[in-house]
Amino acid sequence: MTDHVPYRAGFACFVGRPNAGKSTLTNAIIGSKIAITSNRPQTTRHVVRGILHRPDSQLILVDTPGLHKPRTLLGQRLNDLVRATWSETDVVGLCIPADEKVGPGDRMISKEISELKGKVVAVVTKIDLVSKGDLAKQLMAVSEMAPFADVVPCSAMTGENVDTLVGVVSDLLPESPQLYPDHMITDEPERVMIAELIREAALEGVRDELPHSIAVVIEEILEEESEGATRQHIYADIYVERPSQKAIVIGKGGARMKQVGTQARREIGKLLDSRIYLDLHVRVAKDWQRNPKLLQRLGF
Ligand SMILES: Nc1nc2c(ncn2[C@@H]2O[C@H](COP(=O)(O)OP(=O)(O)OP(=O)(O)O)[C@@H](O)[C@H]2O)c(=O)[nH]1
Repeated sequence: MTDHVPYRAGFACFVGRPNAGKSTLTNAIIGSKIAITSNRPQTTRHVVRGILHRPDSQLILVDTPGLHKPRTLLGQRLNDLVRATWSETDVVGLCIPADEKVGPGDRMISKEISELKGKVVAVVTKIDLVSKGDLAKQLMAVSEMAPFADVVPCSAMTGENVDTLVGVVSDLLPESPQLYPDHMITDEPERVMIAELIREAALEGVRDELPHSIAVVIEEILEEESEGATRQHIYADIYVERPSQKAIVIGKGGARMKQVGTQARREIGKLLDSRIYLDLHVRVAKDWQRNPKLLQRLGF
């Protein structure tokens, strides 16, 4: 008899305190811009799945926002969403940055995930930022936190050891038939990805003024023929909470809005591999973060 390698498939997610590098790592693994990264905490709102196909496994990555102290209804819903995602995954990667001391936040998350059915791998992220000596110390400190299935250091920025991490996580997935068709890299509706690209463009440069007050809704996407080529005509609304925020987003004489449109169009064009015509409107929805009806309408 020949050695038979069982096919494995399942769900994995990266958790960890804000800014630990979860989104960047997810992107590095899937190799496409599916989640939003920023150097400010808590920008990942939607649960985005990326699917990594390998000859003997299929790894489905779920990207979650970080848990945080809920101050609004949106905050509470996000935390519920995070816990629901954690409880559905086969492997949870607890991300701990190499350049920051293990702290109470990491221990709190570690304790919470140790109660789930999924296996837990500690991922020491951003190893490009520290010396070998400091990395060794961090690996020791992390290993002492909990009995992890494995502890893997890597850098999503340089790609160092990311393949090893994928191998470790894939080997911990349950034996299972393929769960998604070949070639599919995400089952997130395109609309959500497009909305995120617009939101990211709208936040560019004004995150300090409007950290969590922007939401984007895609109203319509039409495929049009123009000069012999097809293009996607996208109608989207950018929601802010107050008229003063609307002024910030639009900028003097519409200058910022122009930049937002240009950046978003470029990114969406790459995503859809198509010519894009973008119709953006900025609307004020008062206190949308506290209004259940509006939250539902905005997709939360
Ligand atoms: N040098 C270095 N920086 C990294 C690496 N991974 C992520 N970063 C940076 O760390 C910051 C946070 O990364 P994210 O991937 O957005 O972190 P996150 O954990 O998803 O953050 P939240 O969405 O806030 O929970 C960004 O500025 C990244 O560019 C890495 O491997 N090396």
